[in-house]
Amino acid sequence: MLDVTAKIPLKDPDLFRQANYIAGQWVQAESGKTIAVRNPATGEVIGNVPAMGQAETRRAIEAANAAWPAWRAMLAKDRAVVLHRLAALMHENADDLAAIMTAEQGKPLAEAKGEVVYSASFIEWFADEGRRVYGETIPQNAKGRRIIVTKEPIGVFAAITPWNFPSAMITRKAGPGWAAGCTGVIRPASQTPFSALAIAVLAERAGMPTGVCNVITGPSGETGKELTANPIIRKLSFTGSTEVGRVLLAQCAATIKKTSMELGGNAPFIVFDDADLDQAVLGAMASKYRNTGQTCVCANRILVQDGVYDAFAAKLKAAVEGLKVGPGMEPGVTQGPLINADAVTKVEEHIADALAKGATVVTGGKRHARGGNFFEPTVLANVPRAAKIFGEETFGPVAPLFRFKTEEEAIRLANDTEFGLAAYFYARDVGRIFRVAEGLEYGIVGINEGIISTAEVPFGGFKQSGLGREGSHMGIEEYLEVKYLALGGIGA
Ligand SMILES: NC(=O)c1ccc[n+]([C@@H]2O[C@H](COP(=O)([O-])OP(=O)(O)OC[C@H]3O[C@@H](n4cnc5c(N)ncnc54)[C@H](O)[C@@H]3O)[C@@H](O)[C@H]2O)c1
Ligand SMILES: O=C[C@H](O)CS(=O)(=O)O
Repeated sequence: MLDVTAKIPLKDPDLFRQANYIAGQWVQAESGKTIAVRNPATGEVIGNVPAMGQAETRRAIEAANAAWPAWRAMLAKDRAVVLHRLAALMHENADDLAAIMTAEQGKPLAEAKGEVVYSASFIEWFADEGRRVYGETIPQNAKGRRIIVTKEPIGVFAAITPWNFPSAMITRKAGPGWAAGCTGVIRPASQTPFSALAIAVLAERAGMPTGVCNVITGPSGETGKELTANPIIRKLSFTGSTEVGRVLLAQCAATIKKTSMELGGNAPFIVFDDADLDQAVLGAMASKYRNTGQTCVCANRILVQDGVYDAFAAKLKAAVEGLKVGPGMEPGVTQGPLINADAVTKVEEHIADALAKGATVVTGGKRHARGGNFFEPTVLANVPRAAKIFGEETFGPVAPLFRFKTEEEAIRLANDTEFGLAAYFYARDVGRIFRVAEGLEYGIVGINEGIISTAEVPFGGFKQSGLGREGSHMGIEEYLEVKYLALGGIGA
């Protein structure tokens, strides 16, 4: 065990757990094996987590199943009390939760704190949505009959989450699951397990009954196989790449699980001639460079209309050159490191490919002088449609500018991808705003807005960006079964 106090300054070091939480116990893997977790800013190991296998995953599932009857039998308002206590504890411990997140994920401390608040907002929102799981009555189709529709918790859920938002991607799943009366097993990414384990510590302190929340870490193959094959799991909620989502969907087919898939994106960010350019630059900065470009809804392709192309490029260059790259713990830093060396290589490859096909560097374009996983915030101009960056998610701090002439061309280019998560555009003309909004094949459209995520809205994608919605009143439906009661013998 590493002494965390030497690595991460925490007011409450007990929040940092190098163990898993199963059936209310903090445990190690039967094999004794562990996975080292590194700080992406320094490469140093900040701690180790158990490398659980199939047997321990099964134990976690069985613990959740054992806890289910009592949790579902609780009144929704009593579950809400526990969930609001959890959210309050997240707020009280936000400084520590943010420090843990920055240490394992790399994002600047202020952004990490923002994510903790955002993460708690899903618990708060769904605590109350759980009290509004309404059924319906349907006018009788025959004399003497009544038709009633109710909704029930689906059962035990599994949540498999990525490293880019180590806290919020968990609560966006577990929040509605717990509020609906389900119990679950959470399996966070191996790069960022400590934020998830800290949530389990707080859930325990909030009085969540044993077995309602289980958190396991371990190789994705072994844990994933059990979570997708075990018939006790009735719902899998996954956030991650489209490639892995496809594999998990296939694995879930054997036991016909309900699934939610929050997958990859390739967001277009369109700037029309009539846009407010200063606002468009602010929106592009927020959308593109948040989390160093490692966000599923990050602008991946910036499409700029001919008439404002040069002016927009100049303004964006100036804004990007104002970003400060460095370790997330350092004051004033706005761009942390990429998650690992592979991510840096991918960004480099996308830039090299674009340059080889005729693009030019406006600013940045290479590894940062700080070394390691740091990369210069980059803007590329004159990027051709044939560049890899047009078709693939870069997941890094690169803004490639593409030129277009007409509204039709912009919509066609924007939709020319198998992804359909988020899109953004800046325009003033009302007719254009409606035409473009309706023409975009995306689940989320930011219009004169670069930041679109909040607990109140339905978050999810069209096409190969996923299935289902998280957040809003729709998010809880993913954890419910619908039951129709045909009641006869009434008389009238
Ligand atoms: N749509 C959304 O809401 C959303 C949100 C965040 C991230 N993402 C996407 O996630 C990707 C980046 O995250 P990532 O690199 O962690 O994605 P990833 O698909 O590689 O991994 C996601 C999670 O799945 C696990 N995993 C990988 N293979 C598995 C398997 N065979 N069985 C079970 N689990 C497995 C990983 O360990 C991780 O916990 C990007 O494509 C991004 O767009 C989407
Ligand atoms: O990475 C994608 C996320 O969904 C992050 S956020 O919800 O937009 O903050």
